[in-house]
Amino acid sequence: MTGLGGSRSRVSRVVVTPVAFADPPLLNVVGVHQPWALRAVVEVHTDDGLLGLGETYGDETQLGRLQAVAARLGGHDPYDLTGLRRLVAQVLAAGDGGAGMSFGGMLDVDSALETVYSPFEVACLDVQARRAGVPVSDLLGGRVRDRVDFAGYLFYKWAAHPGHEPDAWGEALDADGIVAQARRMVDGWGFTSLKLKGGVFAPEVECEAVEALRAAFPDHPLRLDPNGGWTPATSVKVAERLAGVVEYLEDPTPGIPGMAEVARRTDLPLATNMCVIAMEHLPPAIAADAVQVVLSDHHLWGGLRRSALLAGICETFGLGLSMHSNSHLGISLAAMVHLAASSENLTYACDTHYPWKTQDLLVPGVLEFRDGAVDVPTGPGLGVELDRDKLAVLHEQWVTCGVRRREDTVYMRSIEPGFEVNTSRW
Ligand SMILES: O=C([O-])C(=O)C[C@H](O)[C@@H](O)C(=O)[O-]
Ligand SMILES: [Mg+2]
Repeated sequence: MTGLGGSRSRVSRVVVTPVAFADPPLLNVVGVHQPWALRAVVEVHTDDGLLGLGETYGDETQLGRLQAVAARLGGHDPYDLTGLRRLVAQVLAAGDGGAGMSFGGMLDVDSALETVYSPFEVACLDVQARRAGVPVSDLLGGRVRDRVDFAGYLFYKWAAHPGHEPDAWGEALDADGIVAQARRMVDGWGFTSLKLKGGVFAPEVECEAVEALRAAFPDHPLRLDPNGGWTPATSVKVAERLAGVVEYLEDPTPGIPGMAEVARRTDLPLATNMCVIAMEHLPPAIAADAVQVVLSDHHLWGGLRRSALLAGICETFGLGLSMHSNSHLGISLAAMVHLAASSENLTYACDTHYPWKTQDLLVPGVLEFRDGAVDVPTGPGLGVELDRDKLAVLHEQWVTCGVRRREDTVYMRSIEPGFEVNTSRW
């Protein structure tokens, strides 16, 4: 590719750095978050002195695949994203085959292609945008909003990981605890929407917590997400109870057929980041009218451009669009903000785990939450810079923490040996 000044830009060096950051004991349908969340930071350097950043899951299988791709990227044209995707497919095929994997039992992908391609695509888009002196959102078609709304993401949680000091959030194991947590989220970050992670207690108990939230925050749109914790029949009962209280129910029951059965029996929109997480899931889900809102996620859907494609498909088929989040750091947040800024039909506030972390690896000053929203960076690229000292701290934590993959169920069973995964339990 001929760039500014007629020179060709080439990838000169790629660095993949595994990092770990402290994560509170957040409860979910498969168990509890471990004390450390893992991420991988991808740096794509070019021979004309640019640096592009990407961030993704840091489980060891994913890490090995990222490193295998990184080793082959030297000399690649950062504008050649088609070639990049082909290269990732080749590396995966020549390595361990690139079969799917489970991220902590919460998310299962059928193929590694999209998850491995994604951080390299984001880093190359960061390079392209820096070279052009424009924000990444311009490469995605231009921003349609200057600020991106996020939802406060509430979790049932313990006061502390066993053997650790209590975190600043305290315990939340009932409706009062959830309302207090929501108050802290709203006061601290200004969120104007709230999402409760369910699938931890019986549905009636979680409905009471949602109703307590409604009483405490009469104007906040609310959502409940039990990650497939209920049967279709229970999901219908919850939908009847929470009609007019929540804006949607997220993955009440597992699988497209189960979601379709629920959707036939309620007018409440059903959202998903579990049964539609790849392009090939869209035709059967749309044919069965199984979901009304898709949660996009550039880490899972193959980067920012394929997520923009997903937004177009949602628009075409009249589906709502929201955004999913796992535990993440600031590079991911920046990418999410640029994507959200350029997605015209993003009809709901995006999810984010960001308030749950106490450490990051960016030079501060951008991506600050005000009134529950983040200003879209207007500087070149993603608009964020790595703080090398902070990166070194998070990498050292990865070296010493001993966690190498997300295992919510294994960790939970080390504390409560009889724990059973709650999927379809109620
Ligand atoms: O369904 C969702 O929204 C998620 O998968 C978000 C996160 O995985 C969340 O449930 C978690 O980390 O426990
Ligand atoms: Mg969900």
